[in-house]
Amino acid sequence: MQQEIHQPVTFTNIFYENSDESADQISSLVSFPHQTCLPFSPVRRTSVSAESIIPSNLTRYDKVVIPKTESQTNFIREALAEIFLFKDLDKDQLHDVVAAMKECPVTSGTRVIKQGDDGDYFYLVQSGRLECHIRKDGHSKQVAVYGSKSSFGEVALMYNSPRSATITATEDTILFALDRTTFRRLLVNNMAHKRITYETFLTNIPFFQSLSVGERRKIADALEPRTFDDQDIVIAQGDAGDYFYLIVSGKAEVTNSINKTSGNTTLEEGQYFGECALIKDVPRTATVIARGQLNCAVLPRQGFQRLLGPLFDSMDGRQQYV
Ligand SMILES: Nc1ncnc2c1ncn2[C@@H]1O[C@@H]2COP(=O)(O)O[C@H]2[C@H]1O
Repeated sequence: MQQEIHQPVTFTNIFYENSDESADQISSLVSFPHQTCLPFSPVRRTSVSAESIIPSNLTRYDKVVIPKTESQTNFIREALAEIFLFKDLDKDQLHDVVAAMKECPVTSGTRVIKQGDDGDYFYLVQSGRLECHIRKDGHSKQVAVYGSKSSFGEVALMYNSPRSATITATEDTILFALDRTTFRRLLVNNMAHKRITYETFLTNIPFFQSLSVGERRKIADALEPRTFDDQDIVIAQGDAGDYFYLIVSGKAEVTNSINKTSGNTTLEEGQYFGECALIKDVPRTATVIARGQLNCAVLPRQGFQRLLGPLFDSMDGRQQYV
């Protein structure tokens, strides 16, 4: 019996394999193929042949909003938090994903996805059981079993490829389905959009201007968004250092309870903090608190050391706060 999986390995592998691709390759992810009707479809669609989403027209779309109960919303939020695919989405984007998900009950025996078809929905399992089979050289092999909080159907939507497997409910099952357009707008374009947004952002910060385009691109790909509300403690003095922070918008106040003579410092858009503990491998040397809503781009410790460590070493500690 296969183990239940929450995140198909396939996407994770493809995502990382593609993580070094050029901007041209990334933008090739954002055109649509033609699509035919499928045996199972939560809201039958006609055609996607006219669809074209590129970063420049991201603002022209109708948001899909499907009413749901509080417990459905909570379930989807909790499930998405465990799925790698959604980890780079900010609060607003996650809100849009949750709003667009549609509940789809299917009876045991329903074929939800057929290998070779075009993709129209991404699925999250609320309850029930499904089996995933891949047919190759005339033989069908079971490769996965999905249960509550599992997800599937992302590959065809991400890469405009045919469905890579057949997925059939083996119990009465409740799914949440996310339509292709919303999926691509929020997830695929997010990859291209994220790179462009962060590359532009980095180019405008003097500190990063000495880097090559390629170096800035690698940093842009590794950055992750983090949003903090007013008064949130972003970094607590004494904690272990895990992230480097760049302020995309908003303000943060740095306080050092040991060295009070240095007073508080307010950091703004384009400034950074959190580098000291990562460079010196020491606990956080100050506390950083959000003043109003604070949007940051963060680099995890490993990425920071690989991509920015040498740069900071050569700067001899120009800005050392936390
Ligand atoms: N080897 C596998 N292990 C787990 N899930 C898979 C495997 N191959 C395909 N899938 C899932 O099955 C889905 C079939 O539709 P997609 O190709 O859109 O996305 C696919 C993945 O979500």
